[in-house]
Amino acid sequence: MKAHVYTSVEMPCSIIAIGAFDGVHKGHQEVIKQAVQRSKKRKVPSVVYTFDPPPLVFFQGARMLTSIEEKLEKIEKLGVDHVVVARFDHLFAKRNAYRFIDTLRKLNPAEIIVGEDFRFGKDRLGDIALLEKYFRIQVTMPVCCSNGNPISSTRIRQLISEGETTLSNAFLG
Ligand SMILES: Cc1cc2nc3c(=O)[nH]c(=O)nc-3n(C[C@H](O)[C@H](O)[C@H](O)COP(=O)(O)O)c2cc1C
Ligand SMILES: Nc1ncnc2c1ncn2[C@@H]1O[C@H](COP(=O)(O)OP(=O)(O)OP(=O)(O)O)[C@@H](O)[C@H]1O
Repeated sequence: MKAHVYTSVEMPCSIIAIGAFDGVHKGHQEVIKQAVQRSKKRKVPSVVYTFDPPPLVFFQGARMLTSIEEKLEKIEKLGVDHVVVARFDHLFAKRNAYRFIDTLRKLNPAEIIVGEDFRFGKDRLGDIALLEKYFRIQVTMPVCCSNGNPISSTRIRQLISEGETTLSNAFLG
C-alpha cells in the first residue's frame, strides 16, 4: 500500500522515525523497520519524518544518493503509513531544537525511533537527551559493515566516488 506523503501534518497518535535518510541504506532501513514494527505492535500509524534536500546536501553540497522520488519509493517498500517531507531551507534550518520539538508534538508520538548520533535544530544543538525530556525515545543500534564502522550515507558517497559500486550497492541494500 502507498504511504501518505505530506510537507507537514497533525495526528492524534504516531510512531515516528526521523532522519535525512539519503539513500535509505541498511542502517536507515533498520531505524524505519523498527518504527514499523512498533507501530504494528501498538496499533498506531507509523510516520517517517524526513527532509528534502538532506541537510548535508543543503549545507555542504554533498552528492545526493537518492532523489526524493526514489527515497519515498524505498521508504514505502518498508511498509510505512505516512511520510512527512519537510522542505529543508534557510528558514527551516534556523528553527531551534525547541521549535522542532513543538513540530513533533503535533504528531503526538507514542514513540520516536532514531539512531544514536541523531541531532536536530539550529546548529545541531538538539540531541537525544533533550528529546527524551519530551518523548519516549527508542535508539536503534548502529548497523555496521564488516570492518566494524557504521554504514553511513557519507561512506557510501565516498565509495561511489572511488568507483566501489559493488560495496556501495550492498550498503544501499
Ligand atoms: C529544525 C532543524 C534545524 C536544523 N538546523 C541545522 C543547522 O543549523 N546546522 C546543521 O548542520 N544541521 C541542521 N539541521 C540538520 C540536523 O543536523 C540533522 O541533519 C537532521 O536533524 C537529520 O538528522 P540525521 O542527519 O541524523 O538524519 C537541522 C535540523 C532540524 C530538524
Ligand atoms: N548505520 C546506522 N545504523 C543505525 N542507525 C543509523 C545508521 N546510520 C544512520 N542511522 C540513523 O538513521 C537516521 C538518519 O540518519 P542520517 O540520514 O543522518 O544517516 P547517515 O548515514 O549518518 O548520513 P550522513 O553520513 O549523510 O550524515 C538517524 O536517526 C541516524 O542516527
